[in-house]
Amino acid sequence: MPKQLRIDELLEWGRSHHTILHPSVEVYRDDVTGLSFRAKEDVPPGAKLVSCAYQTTLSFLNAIPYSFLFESHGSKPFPLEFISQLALEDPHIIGHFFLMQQYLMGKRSFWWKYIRLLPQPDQPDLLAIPIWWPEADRRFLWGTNAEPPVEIRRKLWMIERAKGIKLLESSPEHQDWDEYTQKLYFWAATIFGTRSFRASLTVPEEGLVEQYKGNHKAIWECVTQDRFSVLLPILDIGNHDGVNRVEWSKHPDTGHFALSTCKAVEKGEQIFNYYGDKSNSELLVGYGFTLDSPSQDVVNLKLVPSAEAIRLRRSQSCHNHRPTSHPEEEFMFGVRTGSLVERAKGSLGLESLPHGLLEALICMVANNRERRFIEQNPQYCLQVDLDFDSFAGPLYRAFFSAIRILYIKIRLEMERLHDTGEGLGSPSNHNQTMALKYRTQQNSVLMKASSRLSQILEDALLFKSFDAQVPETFQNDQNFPAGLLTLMHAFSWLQAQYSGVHDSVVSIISEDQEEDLPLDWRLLIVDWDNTYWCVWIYTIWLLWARDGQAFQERHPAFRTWLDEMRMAYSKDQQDGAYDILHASPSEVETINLTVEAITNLPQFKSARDILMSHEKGWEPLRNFASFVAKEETVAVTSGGLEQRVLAINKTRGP
Ligand SMILES: C[S@@+](CC[C@H](N)C(=O)[O-])C[C@H]1O[C@@H](n2cnc3c(N)ncnc32)[C@H](O)[C@@H]1O
Repeated sequence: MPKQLRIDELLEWGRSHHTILHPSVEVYRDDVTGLSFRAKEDVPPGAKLVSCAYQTTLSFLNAIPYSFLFESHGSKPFPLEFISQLALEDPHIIGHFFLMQQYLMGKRSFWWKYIRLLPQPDQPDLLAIPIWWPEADRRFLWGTNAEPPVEIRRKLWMIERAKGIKLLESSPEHQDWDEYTQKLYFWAATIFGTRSFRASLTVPEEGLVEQYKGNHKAIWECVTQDRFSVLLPILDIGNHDGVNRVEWSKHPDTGHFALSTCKAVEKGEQIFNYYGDKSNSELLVGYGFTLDSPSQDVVNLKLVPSAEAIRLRRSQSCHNHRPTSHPEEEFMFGVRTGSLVERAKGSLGLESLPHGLLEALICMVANNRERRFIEQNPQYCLQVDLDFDSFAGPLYRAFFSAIRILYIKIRLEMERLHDTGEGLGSPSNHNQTMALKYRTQQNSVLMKASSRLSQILEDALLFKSFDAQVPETFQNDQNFPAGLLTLMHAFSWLQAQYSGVHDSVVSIISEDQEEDLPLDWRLLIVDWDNTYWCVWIYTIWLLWARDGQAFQERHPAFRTWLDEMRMAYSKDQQDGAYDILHASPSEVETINLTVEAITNLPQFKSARDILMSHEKGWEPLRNFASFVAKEETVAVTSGGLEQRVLAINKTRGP
């Protein structure tokens, strides 16, 4: 039978059961979107495109007894055990079995004229979603966000069918249970997955209360919790183009669910439904197509925080996780293309990072000082105004660390995409072409995010001094409040400010390391970055002890950080943090030797006297310096070198 005749018969069947298409709307077959709505005449805003009568809908509700509004239309009832075991927790499985039953009934089914126009179980191309793709096509999705959900779905659907079959096969009236094949279950689940509507949006409470007598409360709970969904024949022909111009409404008085347009539609245009704000990953996995819109390109990143980090994150008031809903989503974040490149002045260009991603990372990397701050300030939320002040906030170090980890994570994702994409060759069909495009889109989201993140780190690394240096790229933004100091820059600063002390310290290092002067920091940082941070911090504190007030006045911005360190770690001091040296065993000798030689320099006579008045001499200060070096540095890779750099904040003072 020609397709158009089948469409006409479907519409006629709908009409005879009060499912009505607007007179200015027609159903046609589009090459790309399949069955579609089109305006035959201009359609005014507010017009009801389709009014779907509840009596033509198909769902779990049709399979349970004692219903008038949602009838079974003469279908053989499923065994009582089958219904009672599945109805409360898994009503959607009953819905899938009911659709299979209608398919198996063929022409005898009330819904036959609807079912025969759906993509059929032997039409994988029309079923479209990747679960139906041949292995060679699915190979094109390896390493992408679309790969895991396809596999999860396959396993879930197999389990669901097995659950239903187990209850069916024990019933003497259902010896035909083996006709409910795995393939047919996948078909029914696909039909529901690609075209059903959530029960809470469609089913009116009035309809149930009357019909289901004593059971209505339990069933209404299934509706409100969306434990099943509903097929709406004819209304489900609407396709999706990512633009919301429609409204859905329940009309219990007339027994209809309506799809209306909010905007006028011109004659000849396709009329779209709206499936929600879905990313291309969701559209591809759930519906078998993607949209050509960068705003739909989202890459999901999953974090795996420790139990302590989860506790910390949950203590923040800006964490809006609802414990019962989708636990796996709590630390899953969608990175978008957004405006990563065209950033507004003063903005960090990170607006397209989803809310909570940086906060969660910060909770994962927080040091003692930062953890205490987060616990004492649960309302503090970095990402509300993600701008230059974020640098100046108390979490500046964790912020840099979070940016660095995010950068690494994104690079790893890119590598995975690249590695899994190797050897794919040219696409040879529609699925492969779409998957390849999707891969490219995912890569482009990751690339934009990674280049912005690396730019932030590079800019932060331009921080060379505590004394009013503004990196070139931040010139227009004034007041660069915090940055990442490399060991080389730290020693250059010492040379510029205290050349005598600098020369003495580097000659001690040069002698110990048997390295010529001037020291090549690119070599030294490979193994000794922590050691020399400890040495540098120790030296700075000696200078402060020696010069007192004059030191603070000479370096007002630097003083902010010195005071902050001293105050922040008084709690750790009480906890014994300065009783030990925080360094690896291989560093101990070098640290001790260098620190002792520096303490004995003639320039530090007055400071030495202060230190030596303490029973443990220079040890507590050495331990403090090693603690700050451990807690306040961040690992970065720049110019091909990985090194620990010191996060410094120069604007917030006590
Ligand atoms: C609710 S049904 C819409 C009716 C469907 N076109 C049909 O032929 O039966 C959803 C399916 O329509 C197709 N579809 C919807 N919007 C599309 C789009 N923008 N591009 C390509 N296919 C689309 C996909 O196959 C999707 O799984």
